[in-house]
Amino acid sequence: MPLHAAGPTQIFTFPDVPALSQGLDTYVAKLSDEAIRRHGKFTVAISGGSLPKQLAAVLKHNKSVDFSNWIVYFADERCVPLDHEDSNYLLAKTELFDHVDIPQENIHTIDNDLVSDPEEAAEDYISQLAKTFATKDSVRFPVFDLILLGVGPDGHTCSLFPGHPLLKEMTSWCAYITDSPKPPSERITLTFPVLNHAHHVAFVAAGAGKQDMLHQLLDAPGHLPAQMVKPVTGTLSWFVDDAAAAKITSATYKGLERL
Ligand SMILES: O=C(O)[C@H](O)[C@@H](O)[C@H](O)[C@H](O)COP(=O)(O)O
Repeated sequence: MPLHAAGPTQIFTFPDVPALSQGLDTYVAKLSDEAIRRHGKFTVAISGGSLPKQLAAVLKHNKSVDFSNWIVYFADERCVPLDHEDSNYLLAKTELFDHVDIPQENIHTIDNDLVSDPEEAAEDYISQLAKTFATKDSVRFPVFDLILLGVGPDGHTCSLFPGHPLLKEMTSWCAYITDSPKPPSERITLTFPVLNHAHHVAFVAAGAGKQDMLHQLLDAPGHLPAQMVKPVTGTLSWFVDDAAAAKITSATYKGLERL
C-alpha cells in the first residue's frame, strides 16, 4: 500500500499516540527524502497545539532524515515573544529543533520585534515566505512539500476559525488575527490558498476529545475551516488514533487504513 496517493482523503488510524508518532515518522521521513531528491530541500509548515510533540516523538531520533535541508515555517504562530510559553516556535524548538540539525537560518519564525504588531508581523512573514518560494518567474502561492495541521474542537485549523472573515482571504499568503477565540487572541496564520497549494497536507488528531469533531468533519459535508482544506493537486491525509476515529462512520472512509 502506498503511504499516500493523489485523490481522495486518506485516513491512517493507529491504536494509540505512540503508534501514531511512529506512523508520522514514516510518512514525514519519506516525504522529506522524496522532496530533497526532487529539489534539494524539504519545505514544511508546522502547527502548534499537540502536534509538535506527536510529530517529534519518533522523528527526532530518526538519523536517516536529512534535516540539514529542511526549511521550516509555522502554519500559524501566536503573537508572543519567541521565548514565551505560548510560542509555537518555542514548543517546536523544545520538542524537535533542539534534537536535530536544522540550520537555524532555515527555521522561519515570527519576527520577535514585531509581535506587538500582528499586521506588520504577517507582512514580514510574507517577505520571509517570498525568500523561499518566489523565484524570478514569480509564484502565485507558495507550494510547501508538506503542511502539518491540527484541528480544534470547533473545527478550526491554523488560526482559521469558524465564521471568521479570514476564511474568505484568497489572495494574501499570511494573515493576522486579533480576535482569535482560542487564546492568545493575536496571531498570524497561513491562509487557505497556501494550505491548498501544498503538495501534501496532513491533519493530526488524537484522543477521545476529537471524536465528535472528526465525525462531523469527515462524515458530512460542511464548511468548517478544516473542511475547507482541499489541496488543489496535492494529497490530503489524516493521522488519527483509534480514540479520535471512534465515531467516523461514513462509507467513504470505511477502509480506515493502518500505515
Ligand atoms: O497554534 C495553535 O493554536 C494551533 O496551530 C491550532 O490550530 C491547533 O493546531 C489546534 O487548535 C489543535 O490544537 P490541539 O492539537 O492542542 O488540540
